[in-house]
Amino acid sequence: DSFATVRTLRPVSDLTEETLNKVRQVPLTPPLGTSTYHLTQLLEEEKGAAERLRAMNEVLERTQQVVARYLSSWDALVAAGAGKEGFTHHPVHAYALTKHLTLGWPRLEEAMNHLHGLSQDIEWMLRRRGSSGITTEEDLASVMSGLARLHDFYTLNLTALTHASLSSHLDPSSISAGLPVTVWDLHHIGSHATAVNIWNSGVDFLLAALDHWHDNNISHHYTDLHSLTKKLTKATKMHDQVLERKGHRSKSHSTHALPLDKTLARKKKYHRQQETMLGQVGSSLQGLDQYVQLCQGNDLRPMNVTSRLYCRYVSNGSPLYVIGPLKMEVHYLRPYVVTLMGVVGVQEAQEVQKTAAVFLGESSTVQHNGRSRVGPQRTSSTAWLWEHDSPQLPRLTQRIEHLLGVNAQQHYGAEAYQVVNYGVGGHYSVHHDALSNTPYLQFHRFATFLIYLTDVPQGGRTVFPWLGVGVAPQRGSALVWFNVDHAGVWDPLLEHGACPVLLGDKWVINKWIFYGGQTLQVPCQLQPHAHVARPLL
Ligand SMILES: O=C(O)CCC(=O)C(=O)O
Ligand SMILES: [Fe+2]
Repeated sequence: DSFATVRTLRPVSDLTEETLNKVRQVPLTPPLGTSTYHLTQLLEEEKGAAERLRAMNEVLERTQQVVARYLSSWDALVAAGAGKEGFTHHPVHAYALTKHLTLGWPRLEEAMNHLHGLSQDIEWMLRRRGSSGITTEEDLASVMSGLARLHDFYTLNLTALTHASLSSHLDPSSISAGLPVTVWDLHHIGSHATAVNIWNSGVDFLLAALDHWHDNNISHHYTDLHSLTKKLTKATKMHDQVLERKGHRSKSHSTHALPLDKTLARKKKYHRQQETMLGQVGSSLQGLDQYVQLCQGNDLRPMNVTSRLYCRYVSNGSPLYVIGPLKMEVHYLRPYVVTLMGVVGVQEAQEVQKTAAVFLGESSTVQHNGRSRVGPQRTSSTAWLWEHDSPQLPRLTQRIEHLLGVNAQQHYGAEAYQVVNYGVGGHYSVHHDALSNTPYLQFHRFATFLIYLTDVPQGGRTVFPWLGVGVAPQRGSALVWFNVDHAGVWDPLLEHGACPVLLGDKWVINKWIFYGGQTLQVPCQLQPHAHVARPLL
């Protein structure tokens, strides 16, 4: 294959398959809310459990009837004096006792035999926690955090929720859930939201719980009115204090933009107009605000940017694509962010998901000190796949090489494939893909090739706060950008985030191309800090 990229001789990465395999052998069991895959597995098993329980219940009911009948026949004997001496001397008593045993006992035996089979089911029930897992308080907490985050980003209509439908600012039309959220639920999700510093959602859920307390139409479990009002008062006060002290948003908290207290809300500092900042990097708060706006579906790019954008067919001169070029959509020119459509087929996408599913573990992020950490900034499950895990992957590598003109071989030119599945409100807050702690340029994540394996009906966009770009996942498409410039220096404009998934199943693949593996492929530029030459222009 004359087009094949020239390989560097030594692997660029010192992360051998052996070390990576260790990571894969001990995946942290993710909280169930962190991936739709695990929630679906759980549902499948729950269907089986419910069937067993229904069968058990029938056996128990039948047994109970037999036992009750047997006992009532015995009680009749007792009432006739079976407890007293000489009972059996009376011929009618002797007949009654014999009949009681002769006819009653076989029925009892039969019932007991059924119970015997039941013990196997009971054993299965008791083993379930250990073998496939049962949701824990931690799982419930992760789902509640997801709901609180969804409300923070998309303003869920909480009244609609109590009437069994989903509606939000993102999509105001109502989608029936068939299940109402009760006052008890609102109360507990609100409390949890305050515990994880999502103060705006906390107050809103608690307020909604109180509003619906007297609403008789809503079925609700008992919720303690006193503890609800107490919680709400405290949350309202804390909300304003946090806003005053820390501002309305950081990566670890959020509040409403205005204080809840009317007097405080009049303060000038809460009414300063913030201008959108594009093409340059502003404060972290500014970045997060623009992240949220983009997640809500806004396009922040000005006309002088959008008017130069275009779509076209590309092949990058590769024989693989000259005959059937791919559609490309340019989202931003400098720096370069593009979508390539139809990189992966429907069936291929499903195969990769299936292969990755068994390796899914809780996602983590790499900190400045190089350690990995699990936290609320990234809630999803990830699986690392090696090229030989599935026949789709070497083909995919080849496509990436042809399209970008890079070396995308695992260890030599790129990291292994990272497959990600999101769950309830699953997201990845604003971050940069090139690791800042890497001492060697060669390990820098030069380019990101982000492949969407699913469509996501609501939420789940990938957004770039400093470019004003937001992209909705589209199955089979790849979003491509370059994280570092020609000197291997971070391009901060490529900070990005994955918006919370509101409705649907989101699966993506990250393929990170190493800077170091591209010595022969990526030509140097005269100006050291020029944006990387764009192969697909
Ligand atoms: O899922 C997405 O849309 C983006 C994911 C991402 O940025 C990452 O995993 O680094
Ligand atoms: Fe990323």
